[in-house]
Amino acid sequence: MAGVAGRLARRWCRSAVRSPLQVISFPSLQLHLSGTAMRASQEDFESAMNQVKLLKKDPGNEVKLRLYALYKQATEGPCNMPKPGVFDFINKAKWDAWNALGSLPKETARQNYVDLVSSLTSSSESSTQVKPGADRGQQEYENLVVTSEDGITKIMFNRPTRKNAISTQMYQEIMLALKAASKDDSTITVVTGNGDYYCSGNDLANFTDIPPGGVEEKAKQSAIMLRDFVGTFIDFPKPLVAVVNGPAVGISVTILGLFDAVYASDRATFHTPFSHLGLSPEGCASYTFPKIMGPAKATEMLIFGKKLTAGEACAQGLVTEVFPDSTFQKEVWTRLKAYSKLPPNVSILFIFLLV
Ligand SMILES: CCC/C=C/C(=O)SCCNC(=O)CCNC(=O)[C@H](O)C(C)(C)COP(=O)([O-])OP(=O)([O-])OC[C@H]1O[C@@H](n2cnc3c(N)ncnc32)[C@H](O)[C@@H]1OP(=O)([O-])[O-]
Repeated sequence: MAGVAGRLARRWCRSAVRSPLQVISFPSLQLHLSGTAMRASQEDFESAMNQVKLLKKDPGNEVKLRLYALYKQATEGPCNMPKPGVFDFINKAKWDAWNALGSLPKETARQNYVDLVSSLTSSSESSTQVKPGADRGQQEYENLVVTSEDGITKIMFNRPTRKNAISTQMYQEIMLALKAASKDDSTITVVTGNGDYYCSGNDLANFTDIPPGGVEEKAKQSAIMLRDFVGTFIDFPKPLVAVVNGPAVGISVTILGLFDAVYASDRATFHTPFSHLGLSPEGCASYTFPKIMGPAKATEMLIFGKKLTAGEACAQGLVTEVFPDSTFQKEVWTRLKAYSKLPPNVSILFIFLLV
């Protein structure tokens, strides 16, 4: 992981390594320890803050953010900070967590903080009995809607409030959905997005969600996940079609080079801001894009981050056809339904004829 995101992640991680809980025990936490006297549960609150520092096991960033938010709410009341920008990953995550508490009263926040710490202490005491992570329901996805009809399996990204950004869990779900689609009765598999975006690429929170093993462990895990994710597209055995209903960013664009057809609304744009983020292009794009559009155009997109309109992407061969947004869904699905009726095993016939 390099560049801005990498540096931020490294910073976040370094502090976490020094003291696993430093990330949430921001300086303000220590400063407030001896702050204004609070009533009845102030002692419990302070004791809980001390227990947090003594926890042996890192409770993970989600819990740390919750602790941070409850601490801020308990000591300062509702979120009173200006919202950080989208690329200020760490402060944005902290702001989101605090702001999500709305007008929760200070006393309740204090109590919730104490309860949360108490649950962490008891769970760390019985930490040898970790539940096996087998509670994922079959064919149930939190971030996708998967349907199958008329010979078409549709995999729809379903995080519209995040512009369908791909979280770590969503990467896993997409792989599972593709593997299931590869074996079902459908002829064609379609990937599309719910809402106004097709997909805003890698969820920026993935960059800051550092596991206990630190940034090196994170890099290792990400590389394995990315290899498996891209491999699932490379090995997909049926015609794979992208129905790009709106703007596409990052990995959702690069991976298009591995699709068999790409239909786009005229509202769609195609943006790979890797250099801006200090990342390198993934999804085989450094191989597929020069083949699709020639090296010069690929350079403009992948290295200089030029955002293409749907028309430009079509002219450069990345997109098969562009449709007016008002008729996009109707036209594309009519066409796909017709294609799905083609004999799926036609290639076998060709092989016989050629032999
Ligand atoms: C390892 C694999 C390597 C992969 C590399 C890549 O894919 S590189 C490419 C990586 N991707 C990028 O660099 C894209 C970063 N995102 C953007 O540049 C802009 O959000 C936008 C242009 C997509 C939409 O602008 P807009 O003004 O129309 O809308 P808005 O900004 O108000 O967004 C609405 C809400 O969605 C949220 N959200 C959106 N995207 C993401 C995301 N990826 N993640 C998380 N959250 C995201 C956003 O924070 C906001 O939440 P809030 O505040 O309501 O809680």
